[in-house]
Amino acid sequence: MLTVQAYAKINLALDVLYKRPDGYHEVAMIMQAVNLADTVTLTSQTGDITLNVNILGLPGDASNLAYRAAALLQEYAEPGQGVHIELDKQIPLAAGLAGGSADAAAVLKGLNELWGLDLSLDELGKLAAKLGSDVPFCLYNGTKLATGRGELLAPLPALPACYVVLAKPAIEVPTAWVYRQFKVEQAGRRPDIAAMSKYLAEGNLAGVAANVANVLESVTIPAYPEIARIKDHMLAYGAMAALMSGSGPTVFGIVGCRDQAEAIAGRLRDEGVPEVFVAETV
Ligand SMILES: C[C@](O)(CO)[C@H](O)COP(=O)(O)OP(=O)(O)OC[C@H]1O[C@@H](n2ccc(N)nc2=O)[C@H](O)[C@@H]1O
Ligand SMILES: Nc1ncnc2c1ncn2[C@@H]1O[C@H](COP(=O)(O)OP(=O)(O)OP(=O)(O)O)[C@@H](O)[C@H]1O
Repeated sequence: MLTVQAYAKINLALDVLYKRPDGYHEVAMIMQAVNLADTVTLTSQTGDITLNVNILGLPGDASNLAYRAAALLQEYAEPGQGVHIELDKQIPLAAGLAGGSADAAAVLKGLNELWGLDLSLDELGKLAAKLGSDVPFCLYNGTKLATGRGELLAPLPALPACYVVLAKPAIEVPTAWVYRQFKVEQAGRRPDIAAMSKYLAEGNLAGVAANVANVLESVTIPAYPEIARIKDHMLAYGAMAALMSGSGPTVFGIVGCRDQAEAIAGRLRDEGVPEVFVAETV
């Protein structure tokens, strides 16, 4: 039996450059792993892949990304090798936090070890990209520049120590819908990836905070103004920065100390935001 933590991500910067002939969008993103995590427990068994999830609304069948990751890796295993997967979900669904991608990456990493497959991280990265654009990042975690459709990763200096308040309103946003609606000419403020990389290299948290930007806000926020309200409140309560993560709807706030992060989280909960977490970077 093996237990793996599957960490959520936030996008400190998200720029969309153009739509590609294959239907995906070329992106440039700065991604950061945070310690809000699902717990994935893998138990080797003969034959089948079986999956049990601790919440309603997420099937344990072949539509689950964790199941699909195991099925992909089965092609490299001894015939008859199966696994039982227990998913303890803590990351909200369809939230912009890559919860499903994180589970898939955790299964790839864990089964590689449990089944003794000896695939390199690079080989796992190629399989990860088949499962989804965010899955390769979830294998590596840390702070990364992601390009291509999100699967090409380059290391960046770690985000200076800070706390991240995550607030998800009661909305689920399908990523494909957001990309479909996106128009470059309506993107609004675009992130300056070079400036943010420089601030990361300097360990300048204030510089990073001043430069967070996500062009997908131009689609999701007009459809769900609640996101703008949460951002405004996070800033009013003292966050150094507040931004929508990924395709939304979760808003993250960057905060220097734990007491202040807990205070901001408490006020958002009091206002009725249903899912609020305080996390640290991974
Ligand atoms: C919004 C982000 O989470 C930011 O990190 C990612 O860009 C999305 O990553 P993801 O959920 O792993 O996305 P995928 O599962 O690969 O794709 C879901 C859908 O989003 C759209 N999609 C995704 C990534 C990308 N670079 N361009 C796209 O147009 C495609 O329509 C695709 O069918
Ligand atoms: N293990 C899983 N955990 C969560 N969602 C899953 C999983 N497997 C499949 N899904 C499907 O994927 C959809 C979106 O999943 P996820 O929670 O990863 O979205 P997200 O947080 O918006 O991710 P991203 O930031 O990568 O777009 C869910 O609505 C669900 O139907």
